[in-house]
Amino acid sequence: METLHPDVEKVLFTEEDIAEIVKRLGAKITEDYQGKDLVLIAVLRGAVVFMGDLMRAIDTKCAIDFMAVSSYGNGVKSSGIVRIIKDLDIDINGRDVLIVEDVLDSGLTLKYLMKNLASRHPASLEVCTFLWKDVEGKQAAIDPKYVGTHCPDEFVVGYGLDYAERYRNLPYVGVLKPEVYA
Ligand SMILES: O=P(O)(O)OC[C@H]1O[C@H](OP(=O)(O)OP(=O)(O)O)[C@H](O)[C@@H]1O
Ligand SMILES: Nc1nc2[nH]cnc2c(=O)[nH]1
Ligand SMILES: [Mg+2]
Repeated sequence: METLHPDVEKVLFTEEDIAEIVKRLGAKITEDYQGKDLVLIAVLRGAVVFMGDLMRAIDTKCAIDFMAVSSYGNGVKSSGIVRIIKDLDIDINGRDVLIVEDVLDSGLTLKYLMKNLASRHPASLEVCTFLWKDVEGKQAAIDPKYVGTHCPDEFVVGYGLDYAERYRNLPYVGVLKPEVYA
């Protein structure tokens, strides 16, 4: 058992759960992208931990790049406005792009990114999200090709996910105690 951070109420996915999920996703992506021109694009900052693990679980030729967008600021609710803070450095025209995300929640971030990246004419464009809060009626229509695990509709932290820029370094995914938000 990991020692639990004092602000964490419960752990939803342990380090062991995460390792198993990443291994499975990496193997499937390796199989699907044989002979392709794979570019992994992680969405900073939340996806950075998942990206680090996932890329090492992929055993086929791939490039990596990063985009930084933000819509949550320091809160637990999306502002509804997605801002690009850092754009790609590489050209994705004609390449097989896989967006790597930590969590698909309202879907606003990915809806914006899919449209933005599609306009650059990749050969293919898919999504790999570690967590999917697939709550009925809540989400913009996004159909992620690779999903680590379904996630309850709670605000989660750890494994890259923050609350007010904290807790990204927790090695597990958990829910904070209510008094932390007070
Ligand atoms: O599906 P959505 O409702 O759009 O939410 C998902 C996005 O929200 C978080 O990012 P955030 O904007 O908080 O920035 P961060 O990655 O820097 O934490 C998370 O990392 C996803 O990118
Ligand atoms: N940290 C964090 N960021 C999010 N962005 C969208 N949903 C979430 C969530 O549950 N946790
Ligand atoms: Mg993010």
